[in-house]
Amino acid sequence: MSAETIEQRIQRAQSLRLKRMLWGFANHGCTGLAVAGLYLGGFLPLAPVLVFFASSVLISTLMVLILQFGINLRFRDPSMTMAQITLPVIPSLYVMYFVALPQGRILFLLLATGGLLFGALALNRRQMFTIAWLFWLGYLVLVLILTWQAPDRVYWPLEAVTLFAYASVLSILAYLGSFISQLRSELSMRNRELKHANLELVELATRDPLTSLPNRRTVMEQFEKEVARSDRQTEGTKALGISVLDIDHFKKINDTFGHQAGDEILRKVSRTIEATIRRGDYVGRIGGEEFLLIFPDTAPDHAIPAAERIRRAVSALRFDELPESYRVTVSQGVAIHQPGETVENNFKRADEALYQAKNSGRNQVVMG
Ligand SMILES: Nc1nc2c(ncn2[C@@H]2O[C@H](COP(=O)(O)OP(=O)(O)OP(=O)(O)O)[C@@H](O)[C@H]2O)c(=O)[nH]1
Repeated sequence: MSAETIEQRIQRAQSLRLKRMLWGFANHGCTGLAVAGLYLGGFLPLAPVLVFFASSVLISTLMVLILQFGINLRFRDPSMTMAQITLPVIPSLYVMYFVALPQGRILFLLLATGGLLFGALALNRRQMFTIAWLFWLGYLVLVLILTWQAPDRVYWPLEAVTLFAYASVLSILAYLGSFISQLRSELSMRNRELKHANLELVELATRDPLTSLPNRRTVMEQFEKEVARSDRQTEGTKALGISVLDIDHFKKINDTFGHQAGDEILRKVSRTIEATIRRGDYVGRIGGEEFLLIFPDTAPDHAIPAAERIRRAVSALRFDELPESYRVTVSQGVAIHQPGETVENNFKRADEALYQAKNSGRNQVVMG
């Protein structure tokens, strides 16, 4: 599975935000229907209804444009949750001022409260309660203004009970919403930890911990894949070459300079092989001081020079752990894959060539 690029991840997050925004608009659309209903019932004059719809469309368009142009990505909360919940309430509060019946206003309270639930997707407890209290204060201010300017439309005993009930409902919703929000963020944190742990497990299962090279199982799997690929390519002059590489007299190095020095040499030789092979070539550690190199799509007479390059690079290395004049050398057995040959046989030929290289004095490459 190919990893998602940052660009794709941003795109996915933006389309999710747009989807949520549309849900928010749908919620606001219900308020629009209620406003239309009140107008048709004769409880609202036309002018504020038009202002309500015009300002709602303006706010929605503005939000969509901010999202479409990616301006939201500069904000601390790119989902603009606070703005999305609070802004649509402004036209509602405005139109509520003109509703003739006090009961008509209660309808708006219900619909605005629905919007608060979107906070469960992103807001923390403090933010949820801030919005809840803003809603409540907004309604209180509206009733106070009405008391001052149109007292015939306010019946305070009913408003007092409404304000109390509204405060209770908002508090419960803010509490439950922030609880859900917290659960969501804990869940996404656990998911991130799980992903990280999975990556570590894959690393442990496929890499050799000392050299960080692919381990025996991984490099052998790669070898099998390359053999299958090479067998599929019946035409052409390129072939699959492998080299089994072994550090010479490694036991002596360990015994003379210590195991830690041996480990350091294994690491440095690994880095050198990695740096010397071509892009597309592959190396893994298959045993103590033994490595398998895979040269896919290589002209048969290029496999030996490729192995030789590595031999020379290792023999030129200097190690802090060893005396200045001490040279670490490697022997290699190279084999070119024959069409239809099994993986085992191909490997055996390379291994036998390595044996010959050791017997012929080491520090050399032998073709099997
Ligand atoms: N430091 C270190 N030594 C290792 C590790 N794995 C295997 N060895 C040692 O590598 C040595 C391999 O020794 P031999 O198989 O006799 O091979 P050699 O001494 O290199 O001799 P030739 O291959 O014939 O040149 C052993 O002493 C192992 O203990 C490792 O991870 N770290």
